[in-house]
Amino acid sequence: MDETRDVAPERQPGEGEDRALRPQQLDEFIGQAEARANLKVFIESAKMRGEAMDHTLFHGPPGLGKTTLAQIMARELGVGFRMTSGPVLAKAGDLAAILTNLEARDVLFIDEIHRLNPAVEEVLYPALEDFELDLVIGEGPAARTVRIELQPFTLVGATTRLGLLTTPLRDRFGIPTRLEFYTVSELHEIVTRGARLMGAPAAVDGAQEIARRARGTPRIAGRLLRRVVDFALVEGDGTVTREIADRALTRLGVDHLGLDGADRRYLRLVAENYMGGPVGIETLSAALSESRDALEEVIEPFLLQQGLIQRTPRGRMLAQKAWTHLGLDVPKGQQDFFG
Ligand SMILES: Nc1ncnc2c1ncn2[C@@H]1O[C@H](COP(=O)(O)OP(=O)(O)OP(=O)(O)O)[C@@H](O)[C@H]1O
Ligand SMILES: [Mg+2]
Repeated sequence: MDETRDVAPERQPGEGEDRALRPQQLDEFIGQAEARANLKVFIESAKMRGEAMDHTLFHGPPGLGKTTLAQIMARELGVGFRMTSGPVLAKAGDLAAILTNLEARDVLFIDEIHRLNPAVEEVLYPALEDFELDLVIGEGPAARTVRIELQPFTLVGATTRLGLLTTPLRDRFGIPTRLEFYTVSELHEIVTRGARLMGAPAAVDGAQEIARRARGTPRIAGRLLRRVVDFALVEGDGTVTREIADRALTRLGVDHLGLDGADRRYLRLVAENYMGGPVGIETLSAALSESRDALEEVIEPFLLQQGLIQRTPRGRMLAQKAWTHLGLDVPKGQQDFFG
């Protein structure tokens, strides 16, 4: 994927996640009302019982707040926070080293948990269920298994690809939580709060313009805000107005729906080369030189949520709204489809 996309929801190289902008408490966290309300109850209950909170899985597209919520959970529970990720845990021993160092009720956060090595995942099962580790020590005839008792802990897993999780792993999470794209009004609040923390005055309609074009994603809202503030300082009087925001975002190639060049390239390809589809994901991946994962994880979720494309058993199809957005007429064969 083009690393310089301003609306890429993934964290980009060299981009510090703004610590100052990251909400620290559940009450400061905007949006995800349902998930937040449930977490509040489960956190409170775990504290009353004095037990480790149940294992929790956050899933959903990049940049919606999975890591942020995991950190907030540990803080609200008043316990330690350890962070690692699926691809980093190469051997069973790597996981064992972390697990044996956890203190009672700590939160262990495993990012990209769908990318755990199967050998590591095997070790995780008894750890999650019985807080026990079965480790094989030595090799060959001298090998023996030792059982190690662990402190009770809470695993918080995060994934952008729920479908890639094995069923046994998935079933061990007592609290599976799906994060949704944010509404424009939630993003408006996030942008307003971000501007205040950055000390940049933002007009209501300026914040609104950024919110509308942030692809339902707080990470993108934060990034676009920083770019618009740059333009406001250099080309305006420092205030984030609607006009400055519009000019900056248009210059960055972010259109009125928040789509960028990569999104439009996807839509145009399906429209112009495949008459609007259906077209298979592998074909699209080859034609766009993007990995299938990148298309499925990053580009498509928002296009689907916006009703620009549809997934059918025979492949992807453009919806009426996409033709309109591209300024193209729906081809004759497709008109019946939309009735
Ligand atoms: N509800 C929110 N309010 C304000 N800012 C938020 C909110 N959720 C996320 N953010 C900000 O958005 C950015 C991305 O959040 P986070 O890193 O938690 O996303 P993620 O879901 O873990 O992404 P990834 O899948 O790429 O790991 C952070 O800078 C965070 O401060
Ligand atoms: Mg994350």
